Amino acid sequence: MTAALYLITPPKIDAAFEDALTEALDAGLGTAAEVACLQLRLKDVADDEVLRAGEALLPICRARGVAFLVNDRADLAKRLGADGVHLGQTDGSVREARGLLGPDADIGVTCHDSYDLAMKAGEEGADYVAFGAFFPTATKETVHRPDPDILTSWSMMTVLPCVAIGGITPENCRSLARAGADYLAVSGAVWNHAAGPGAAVAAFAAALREPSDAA
Ligand SMILES: Cc1ncc(COP(=O)(O)OP(=O)(O)O)c(N)n1
Ligand SMILES: Cc1nc(C(=O)O)sc1CCOP(=O)(O)O
Ligand SMILES: [Mg+2]
Repeated sequence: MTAALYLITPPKIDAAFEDALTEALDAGLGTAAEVACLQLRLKDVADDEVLRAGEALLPICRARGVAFLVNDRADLAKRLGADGVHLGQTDGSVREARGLLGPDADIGVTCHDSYDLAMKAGEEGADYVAFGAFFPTATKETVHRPDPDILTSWSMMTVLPCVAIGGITPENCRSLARAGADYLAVSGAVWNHAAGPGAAVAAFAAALREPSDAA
């Protein structure tokens, strides 16, 4: 059972977020909750705001070997020199994004609770598929509620990595990692944690640690 964290930025970002991000990424280093990726997800804001945030956050990720992806917009990912883009079902095609970002870009696709959408994304050349929302979340209105079994059947049938998303916390993450999630995409449980983002990532690490990892 191994699953890395895929952090998603909070809906609003201010200057203090740079320290919060640094704290979260550093807390994961060398633990069972290594942060593999950050997705810049700012909805309903001007492009300039996304670009400014990206310019501030990308170097923090780069310095730690953490992939930096932009939500929704392959064109902004390109302008930022990001590592990739996450596309929803109405955010454009993998083919277009690939054409813009090149063969090495990480392109992920939202597949809700649908194995068929995931197969289609894989055939189109996605680098990962995302299933969710597994649990209730205050971050976004969701309508799909997959069963964790979809992670198991997906990982048994394909080698394409799968991401689990939606209301994931240190308390509920183990079931998804056990079911086969390669990445756990998390926003609220890290940025809204009462003891701060570093403590949140440490709590994920404790939850994901195998009993045999204990010294
Ligand atoms: C890793 C990951 N999975 C799913 C989503 C949701 O994408 P989408 O359906 O396009 O919804 P918005 O996030 O754009 O509101 C995601 N962003 N990241
Ligand atoms: C952005 C997003 N997409 C989802 C989906 O189901 O496609 S759930 C979600 C919110 C993720 O944030 P949190 O960890 O706070 O629940
Ligand atoms: Mg989207």
